[in-house]
Amino acid sequence: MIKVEHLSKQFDGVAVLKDVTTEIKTGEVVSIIGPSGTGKSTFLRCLNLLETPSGGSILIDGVDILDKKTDVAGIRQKMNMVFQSFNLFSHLSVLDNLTIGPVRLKGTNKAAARQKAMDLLRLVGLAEKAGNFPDELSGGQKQRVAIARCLAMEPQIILFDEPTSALDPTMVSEVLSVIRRLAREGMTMAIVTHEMDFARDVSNRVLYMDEGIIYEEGPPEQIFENPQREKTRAFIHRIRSYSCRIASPDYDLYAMNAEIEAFCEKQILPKKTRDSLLLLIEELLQLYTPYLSGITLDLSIAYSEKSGRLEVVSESAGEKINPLAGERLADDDFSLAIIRNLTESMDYQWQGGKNRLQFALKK
Ligand SMILES: Nc1ncnc2c1ncn2[C@@H]1O[C@H](COP(=O)(O)OP(=O)(O)OP(=O)(O)O)[C@@H](O)[C@H]1O
Repeated sequence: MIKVEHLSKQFDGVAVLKDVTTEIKTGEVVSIIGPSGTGKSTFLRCLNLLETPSGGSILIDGVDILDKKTDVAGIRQKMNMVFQSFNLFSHLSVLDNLTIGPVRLKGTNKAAARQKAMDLLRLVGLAEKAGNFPDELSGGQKQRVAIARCLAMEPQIILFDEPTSALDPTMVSEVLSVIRRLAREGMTMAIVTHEMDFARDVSNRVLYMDEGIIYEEGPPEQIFENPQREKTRAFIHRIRSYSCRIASPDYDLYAMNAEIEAFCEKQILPKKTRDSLLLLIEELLQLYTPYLSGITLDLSIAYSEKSGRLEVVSESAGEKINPLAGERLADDDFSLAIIRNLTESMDYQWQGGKNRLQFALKK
């Protein structure tokens, strides 16, 4: 139905969409997820020409809508959009909000438009509010009216731009339930959302966007349970990380510890976890002491908000060194015993010319 090829968009010379290629088929529900500011809304707004793309093509049923002769109003009817901020006409009643489009833009007669509007208000559970004005409704009710108004134009696809972001948490589920119902009824939809559980169970396909490209796409089981690429994994598992480089034996241990403490505080980690982490790093560096004059050590800490897992990874290039098993290690090394006690797993690998040691802290 929609084929997007090499789509790009720049604002004042800054590339927000770099090279987006994808397809949305009839009946599909596609969720678009990713970190803030990566171009998700811009992508959606380009699809129905609220933004003019800088390059690439958008084909709808084989017709290139970037062609100058395109009927833009017609495109927006076909691909109607539901906005974060509802965009209802505040001076019109709920019913009139639903009929104005079909009457003015599609030439539907008033009685038929009212009939249809009432059916749609029933569908979203708001027939009772037909005579009210938008200001008399809650946020969740306004958004359900906005969805009904969108449906009144009989679009072939609905584009949802963060439909629940402006709502109180208590009102999110009433809006998501309506969207779920539309999905069950076979409506084609593209949904930019930060509601991960919703994206997982409503979509046929998920696009993970990062820095202006579709970094990974796949069925929800892949993206949410088994993401294939690193940034997707970090996003899905809400991994927060800290890293530093130790380039000589005279590194500033106090500054590094202070940064690690600040990182732990930001992640609201319990004091016990923070102390274990600091001890693990201290003992690890103790094992590395004999080597530090000849190597550069990259140390990183990754904390998954979702699973609560805390990992420490150290990497060094150059000669093959495993301080957990090196010749310079005494059999009963005290540091190694402490590290074993603090961790639930430790693993050494020699990968691409690099030594990589990975530890998972006990919970
Ligand atoms: N009209 C505009 N003029 C200039 N810059 C813009 C415009 N619209 C968006 N941007 C910039 O483009 C970038 C991407 O914005 P966009 O809203 O598409 O991101 P997003 O992934 O939807 O983010 P969020 O999840 O926070 O809504 C941002 O840096 C934003 O400031």
